[in-house]
Amino acid sequence: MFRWINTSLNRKIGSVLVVSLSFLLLVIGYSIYQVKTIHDELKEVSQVDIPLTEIITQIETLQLQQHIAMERFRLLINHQHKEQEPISSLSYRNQEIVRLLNRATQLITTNLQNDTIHFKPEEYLHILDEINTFYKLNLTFEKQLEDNLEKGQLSDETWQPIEVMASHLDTKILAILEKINQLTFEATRYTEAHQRSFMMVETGLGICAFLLSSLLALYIIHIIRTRIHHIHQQVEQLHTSLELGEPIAKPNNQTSKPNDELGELELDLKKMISRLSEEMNTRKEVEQQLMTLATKDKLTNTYNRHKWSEQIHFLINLSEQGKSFSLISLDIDHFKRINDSYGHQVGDQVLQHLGTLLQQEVSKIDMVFRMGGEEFLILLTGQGQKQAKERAEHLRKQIEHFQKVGLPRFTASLGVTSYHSGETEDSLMTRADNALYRSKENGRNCVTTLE
Ligand SMILES: Nc1nc2c(ncn2[C@@H]2O[C@H](COP(=O)(O)OP(=O)(O)OP(=O)(O)O)[C@@H](O)[C@H]2O)c(=O)[nH]1
Repeated sequence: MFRWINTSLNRKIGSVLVVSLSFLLLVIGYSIYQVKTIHDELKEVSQVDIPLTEIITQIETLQLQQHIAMERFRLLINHQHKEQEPISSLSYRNQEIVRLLNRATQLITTNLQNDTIHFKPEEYLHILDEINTFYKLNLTFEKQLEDNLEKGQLSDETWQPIEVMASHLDTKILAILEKINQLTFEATRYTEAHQRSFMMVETGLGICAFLLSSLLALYIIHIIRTRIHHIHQQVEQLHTSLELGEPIAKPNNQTSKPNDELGELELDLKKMISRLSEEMNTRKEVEQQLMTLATKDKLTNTYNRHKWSEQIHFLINLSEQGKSFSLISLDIDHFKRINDSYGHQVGDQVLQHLGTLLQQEVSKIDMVFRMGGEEFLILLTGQGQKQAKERAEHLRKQIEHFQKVGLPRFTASLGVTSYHSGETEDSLMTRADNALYRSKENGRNCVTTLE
């Protein structure tokens, strides 16, 4: 069953058609067989029972006519009338009876030989025996009648045995007729019962075929709908991720071999989503790299001048809503000497380590910028002058005590100021520069605060 579910759609539909057609052929085959059986039974009735009944009825009629003729003949003789050719008239009817008896015998024998009689053939053999017996009895009767007529023995005494024999023959032919009627009646009832059961089985098979085909069709529709829904969900998910700009999850099972057209479609979709996911991720990485390149200083990994311009405008705008911020200006003392004494490369390493140190020592929301050379700016968001001064003093000490193998010790001078509501960037920068300048003037390695 599961293997069948996994086969291709064409094969699934083909299988349903094959099953339905097989069922239909079975029903048609069974119907043909049943119709043939009923036809054979009706043929038997029309070819054997009805003609036989007709023959026997004719015999019975002839016999009756024979008896009437006999009585009439006897009556006329007793009244001294002369009957015209009495014997030939009786013998003509007798020949007719014999002919009909032969026809009946031939009818039964031929049909038994041709295997036309299926319903109780042994009963027909029995009827054949009865006809034979009747035939013999009739011969004896006719002979005796002829003898009596020829000899003119028409007295009651001589006539009585003939009448007894005639009555016996009557009973015999009636019994045969009744037997045939009985058989015809039974055969008809048997055929009727056959027809009824045929109709019932036929209807049952038809309903079964219809239900089976419908169930299979519904089952296939259900499978197809479920899988299309699954594909639709994946497309929806992709659409939502693209709309929200969220990362696209890579689908699983991309290597499993598809079993049908829908499976192929699903696999193609998964591959497409996977490629899209990779492209989106690469794009995000490139965007990230571009963003870093645009906003960060390559040597120290602190923010650059470009980012400074963006951020200072943002904070000035934010301060209009009552958010304060402070600025620390920092410059390495006698950096030229470090370059000159240890080389430019060591000078670069000093700058790198200072950048790392500053970023470690400020809080997450504060930002460190390298404005050029050995000069740094630190933006302290939401902090006033007092906190900024403490932070600057802390940084100064950390720099003073910073040691690294292969690097010279160095110090830095710092200037601290806070943003005054409504002032420009230039005015803030000038104050920060002035504070730094004063620290340099005051002997370096110190912090100056300007209100
Ligand atoms: N290694 C290195 N040196 C740089 C870089 N940028 C600027 N400099 C050097 O930094 C030095 C700055 O020197 P000055 O402006 O004279 O200041 P200073 O020597 O630090 O003296 P004060 O600031 O007065 O204490 C110059 O010699 C520049 O060449 C850089 O990216 N790497």
